[in-house]
Amino acid sequence: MPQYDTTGAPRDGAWAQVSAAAATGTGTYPKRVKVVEVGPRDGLQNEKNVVPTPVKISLINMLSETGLQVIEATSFVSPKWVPQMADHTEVMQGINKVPGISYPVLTPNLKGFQAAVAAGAKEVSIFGAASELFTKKNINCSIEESLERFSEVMAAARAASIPVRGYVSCVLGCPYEGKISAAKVAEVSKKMYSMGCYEISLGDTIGVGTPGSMKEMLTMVMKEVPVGALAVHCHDTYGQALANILVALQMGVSVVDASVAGLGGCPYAQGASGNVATEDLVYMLNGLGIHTGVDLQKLMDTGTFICNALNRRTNSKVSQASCRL
Ligand SMILES: CC(C)(COP(=O)([O-])OP(=O)([O-])OC[C@H]1O[C@@H](n2cnc3c(N)ncnc32)[C@H](O)[C@@H]1OP(=O)([O-])[O-])[C@@H](O)C(=O)NCCC(=O)NCCSC(=O)C[C@@](C)(O)CC(=O)[O-]
Repeated sequence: MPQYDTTGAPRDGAWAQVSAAAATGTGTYPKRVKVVEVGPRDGLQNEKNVVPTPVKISLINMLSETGLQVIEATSFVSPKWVPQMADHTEVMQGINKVPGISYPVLTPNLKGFQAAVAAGAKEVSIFGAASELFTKKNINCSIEESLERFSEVMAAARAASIPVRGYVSCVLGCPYEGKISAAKVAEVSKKMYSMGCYEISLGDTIGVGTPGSMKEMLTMVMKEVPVGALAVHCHDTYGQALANILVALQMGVSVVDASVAGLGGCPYAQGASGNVATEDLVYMLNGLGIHTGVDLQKLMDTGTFICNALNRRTNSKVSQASCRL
């Protein structure tokens, strides 16, 4: 008989053991993990065909029923750069904003911030990188210039009492520069945290990291930013995302980004596949006895909805397996 059921929860004795370790807070893993769903933004931004706005709105509304606390909704970037996100205002105004759920949006500069606030955003994210070349390709400036732009956004956000999350991309490798030093990641992370970002999400943009490089990078970053303010954002290009996330959890990280059905990629990192599938992440966390508050079945149903709408097979192994069982 298999030891695990289809929710990922260990049975009987195994459950008691794992949850006791997690519940005391003295075990290897955090007691709770906040899952940040990035599917509607990161998952869809790279789609070739324009996804109809009502589909995006339905996706977010379904995600809002799963127990997720944070759903990244869209981005207020230039429509010339990312046409797929051009309907940001309609999306923000069309979704049911459920009390207690945060719907952050990406804002690369003051123009984006102002448009986001006008559309009703109550939380934003700025996005930088630890690679000069990626920064140039993605937001058309140097790292130093990006930090100047971000400080304008931070000042406006502070005045409007809007919390700001910060992304640092290419933390384990860059599509243009190759290996990125952990010291550089720590330096950029520290600057964005010092600016006032409440959380720094460390992005393995092209999914090249391994548990070894994740550990090395986090060790360095944790010298500059408290672990309680760190999140990991792992693309699964090389199939390493869950292993890398496990290492991050063991090091005390308790916020993990994920994309329903494993959708996504970055338009300025060719070949990068989607984020870790939220279904697979929740299954693993269930198995560890770590609380997320997310209903796996509702999540899988949402994955089925968006995959049908995109005429695509899910990248979630858990969803694939549960269809076969
Ligand atoms: C940052 C810019 C705008 C600079 O782009 P630029 O061309 O240098 O900007 P500019 O200031 O020279 O302005 C050029 C035009 O864009 C307009 N513009 C200027 N700003 C905005 C704005 N906010 N919204 C709408 N329009 C804007 C501006 O008004 C002007 O319009 P025009 O006069 O030509 O008609 C551009 O490079 C851009 O939009 N980049 C976004 C790229 C992007 O979204 N990439 C994907 C997200 S990052 C990611 O995926 C990584 C992450 C976060 O997921 C984590 C990970 O995986 O590592």
